[in-house]
Amino acid sequence: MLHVSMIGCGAIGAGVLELLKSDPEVVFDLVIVPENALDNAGATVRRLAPEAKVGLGLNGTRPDLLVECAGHRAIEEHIIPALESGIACMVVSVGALSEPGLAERLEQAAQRGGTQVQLLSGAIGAIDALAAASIGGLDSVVYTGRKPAGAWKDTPAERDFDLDALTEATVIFEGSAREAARLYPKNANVAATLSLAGLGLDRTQVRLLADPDATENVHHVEAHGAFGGFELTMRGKPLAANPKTSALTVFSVVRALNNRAHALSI
Ligand SMILES: NC(=O)C1=CN([C@@H]2O[C@H](COP(=O)(O)OP(=O)(O)OC[C@H]3O[C@@H](n4cnc5c(N)ncnc54)[C@H](OP(=O)(O)O)[C@@H]3O)[C@@H](O)[C@H]2O)C=CC1
Ligand SMILES: O=C([O-])CC(=O)C(=O)O
Repeated sequence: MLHVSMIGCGAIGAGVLELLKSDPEVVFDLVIVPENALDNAGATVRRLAPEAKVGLGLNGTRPDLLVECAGHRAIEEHIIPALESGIACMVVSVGALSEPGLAERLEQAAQRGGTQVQLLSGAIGAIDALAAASIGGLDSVVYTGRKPAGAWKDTPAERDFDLDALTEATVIFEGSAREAARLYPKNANVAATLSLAGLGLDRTQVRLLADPDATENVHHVEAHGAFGGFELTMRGKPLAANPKTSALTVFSVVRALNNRAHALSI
């Protein structure tokens, strides 16, 4: 039985609790949220994981695993201290590692704690193939992310474009994965994940599009190197609770937890 604490109880967190509510091998003891979210999270947790507590931090408790489903700030706030104290962690807000030095600090914290932090694949596939390909050497990795125009609300794209008036797919960002993840912390985690598995945050090329006709979050990757090449297109269904986030992200967290908790892992 795996005792898990989870950070965040929004679209992903609630989706994870829902899918694992009948799994006796994965037990949620604590859900961590900011003070303003305590009431909402309390209602969700009472419904989906009635044995779990809701709180502002680990407060000295030691789960087998701490899983982050919250946002970039949670890495600094909760994951680094947990790793330092020897608690294994999983991270879905991989774009946080676009901040210079944070990837190294995470690694050092895990080393000091004698534990490991796992970056989850989230809304994208083929991370295994890309990470293996990078061993042989990669020449180029190009990522194009296309989301419905509404998914870019409350982002810098809203300042530069009239999202409601777009009549065709429009490039709202072109540059490095590091810059994409920094500017679009809720929309470009995939760009960071592909970079960390592949060519790095500064050499992975990214294009982001707002598409008024799109109903899916479409992720396209083209990679070339010593291994040969691959092209991947994922058509992710957005979550009703947060149209910026694809449903596969929830399934990826559940898969990772299942792999830790169950005897057979795939
Ligand atoms: N790797 C990937 O492919 C993907 C990664 N993501 C990442 O996952 C994150 C969560 O996504 P989603 O569930 O859709 O977002 P939501 O906004 O629906 O939920 C986020 C939840 O986390 C809480 N939260 C925010 N900051 C903190 C913090 N510092 N400590 C504790 N809790 C916190 C929020 O509380 P409050 O309501 O008070 O803000 C809310 O409960 C995204 O921000 C993104 O970084 C998302 C999609 C894909
Ligand atoms: O969920 C998605 O489709 C991808 C996403 O938001 C991200 O990369 O941050």
